[in-house]
Amino acid sequence: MSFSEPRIFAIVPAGGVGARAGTGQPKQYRLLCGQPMLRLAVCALLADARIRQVRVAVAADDPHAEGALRDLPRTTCRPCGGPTRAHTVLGALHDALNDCDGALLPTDWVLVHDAARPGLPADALARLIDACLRHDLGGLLAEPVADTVKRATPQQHAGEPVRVMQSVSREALWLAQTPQMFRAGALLAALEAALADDSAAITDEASAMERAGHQPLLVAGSLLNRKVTWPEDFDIMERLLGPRA
Ligand SMILES: Nc1ccn([C@@H]2O[C@H](COP(=O)(O)OP(=O)(O)OP(=O)(O)O)[C@@H](O)[C@H]2O)c(=O)n1
Ligand SMILES: C[C@](O)(CO)[C@H](O)COP(=O)(O)O
Repeated sequence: MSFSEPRIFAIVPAGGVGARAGTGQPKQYRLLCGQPMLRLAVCALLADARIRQVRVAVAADDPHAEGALRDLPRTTCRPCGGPTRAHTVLGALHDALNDCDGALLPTDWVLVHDAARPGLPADALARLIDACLRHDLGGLLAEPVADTVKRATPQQHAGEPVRVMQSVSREALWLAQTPQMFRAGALLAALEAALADDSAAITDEASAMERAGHQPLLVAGSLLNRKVTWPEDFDIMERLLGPRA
C-alpha cells in the first residue's frame, strides 16, 4: 500500500460563450472588481496550496486567456474547448493525461471548477478536498434547496405565460456547485460513457459519475459560490466579492 501524498489538480472549463449573460465577449473575461472573472476563479483555486496545477481549458481561437491569466503561478492554459461544458472537461482530461510531462495520472484527484464561479471561498474549497480525501470518494460542493420548488407546464407557443404544473418536494434536494472532485481516470471513463449515451443530460461531472454507478459526496458549499449566468449576476457578484477582491 502506498502512503504517498495525494496529488491534486484542477481543471477550469472556460470554453463557453456566455450566451445567457448577454455580454459582447465570453463572460469569463468580464471584469469584476477590476479583474477578469476567469482570473478570480483560478486564484480561488490557487489559494489552496494542495492544488499542484490549475489547467484552464479554453476555445482554440481564444485571444483573451493569456492576458487574463498572466503571471499566475501553477497555471497552464490549454486549447481544449468543446461544444459543451462536458466535452471541454473531457478534452482537458485527455490533454492532461497525455501530457508528455506526465502531469496527470489516472489515480490523481481532479477538481473541476467553473470559470463562472469566481466567489469560491477558501473554507468551502478546503472542506471539499478534506471530505473527498477522508472518504476516498469523489464529491461536490452543493447547497440544500431553501425555496419552494415548482415544475412548470410545457410551453406550447413562444410568449405563452409560464404556469405551475405542480409543486415538487424540496426534501433531500441540493443545488450542485463546483468544484467537483474525482479521480482522473474514473472521471474520464464516466464522461466518455455518458457522452456516448446522452450528452444533453451531463451538465456536471457528478451526473456522469452517477451514471457510472457512483454516489458522490455532497459537501456544504457556500452562497458566495454562486454561478454568474444572467446579466444581473455581474453586479451581484461584484458586491459579494467587494470586500475580498
Ligand atoms: N462549451 C463549453 C460551455 C461552457 N464551458 C464552461 O463551463 C462553465 C459553466 O458554463 P456556463 O455558466 O453555462 O457558461 P456558458 O456556457 O459560457 O454560458 P451560456 O450557457 O449562457 O452560453 C463556464 O466556465 C464555461 O466557460 C466550457 O468550458 N465549454
Ligand atoms: C456545473 C454546474 O455549475 C453545477 O451547477 C452547472 O451544471 C453548469 O451548468 P451550465 O448549463 O453550464 O450553466
